[in-house]
Amino acid sequence: MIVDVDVGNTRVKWRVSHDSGVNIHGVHKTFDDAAREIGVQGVPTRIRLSSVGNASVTRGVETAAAHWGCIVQKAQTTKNAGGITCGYEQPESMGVDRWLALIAAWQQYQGACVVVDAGSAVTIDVLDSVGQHHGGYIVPGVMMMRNSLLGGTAKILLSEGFRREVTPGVSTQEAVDHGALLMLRSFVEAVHEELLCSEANAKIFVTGGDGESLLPLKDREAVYCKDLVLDGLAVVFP
Ligand SMILES: Nc1ncnc2c1ncn2[C@@H]1O[C@H](COP(=O)(O)OP(=O)(O)OP(=O)(O)O)[C@@H](O)[C@H]1O
Ligand SMILES: CC(C)(CO)[C@@H](O)C(=O)NCCC(=O)O
Ligand SMILES: [K+]
Repeated sequence: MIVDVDVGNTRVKWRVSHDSGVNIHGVHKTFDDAAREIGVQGVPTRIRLSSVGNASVTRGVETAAAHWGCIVQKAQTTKNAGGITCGYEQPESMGVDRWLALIAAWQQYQGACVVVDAGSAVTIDVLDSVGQHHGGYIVPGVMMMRNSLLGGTAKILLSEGFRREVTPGVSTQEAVDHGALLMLRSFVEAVHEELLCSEANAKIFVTGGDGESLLPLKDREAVYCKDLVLDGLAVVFP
């Protein structure tokens, strides 16, 4: 049994792959909660880890691994992997979740693409048709935009939950929620439009907790993949 773990800034996502081929998925607030649930599945032989969270989470993963007697394979962003080349001047400073999502997209489609990860932050990375990464963008995610408006104004009051619409808002709630979504959708469309100038077949891959909310996009298709980061782990640590 192999455990894949994606530690983000809000949540821990994991997948257990049993030798039988059965996969179990989970999402938890902390790795300790995840570990309890994973333990129910059995004892892992190895853990493949992507973490952009703080170091204490990685220590938690190592402690659990020691308890299970298994190894931890911690992914890192490098200059080259899985057929692609990182565009960062210092590859190790690019979030490994972005890198793994790119690797997984490239494994599916060896062609030009933009890869969107809509989590606490939203990232968009650009790959050309030979697998060269041209860099990317980091912007606040839906929740972060919402929370910054709540924190920085007196008269914006919001309740939980948001609707996936982009029409002009006729209440404060709608104005904020629809605005965040429209900004993100337009942003993805703009990055894709730019890539289309040089790469006519450029595709769009979308992943992350808010990924489905970004769809549909105007005048273009996008492929939603539930777990690009976890899929990338399986490519770099076969
Ligand atoms: N049950 C949930 N709990 C928290 N967030 C959720 C939930 N369901 C959907 N979301 C959405 O998922 C987003 C977080 O996405 P995700 O879990 O991919 O983030 P993350 O991996 O922690 O973020 P990052 O990788 O950017 O640090 C939130 O903005 C929220 O809108
Ligand atoms: C941008 C996030 C927060 C997205 O999860 C993560 O990839 C990260 O912490 N990256 C480090 C900074 C960078 O990628 O340039
Ligand atoms: K993420």
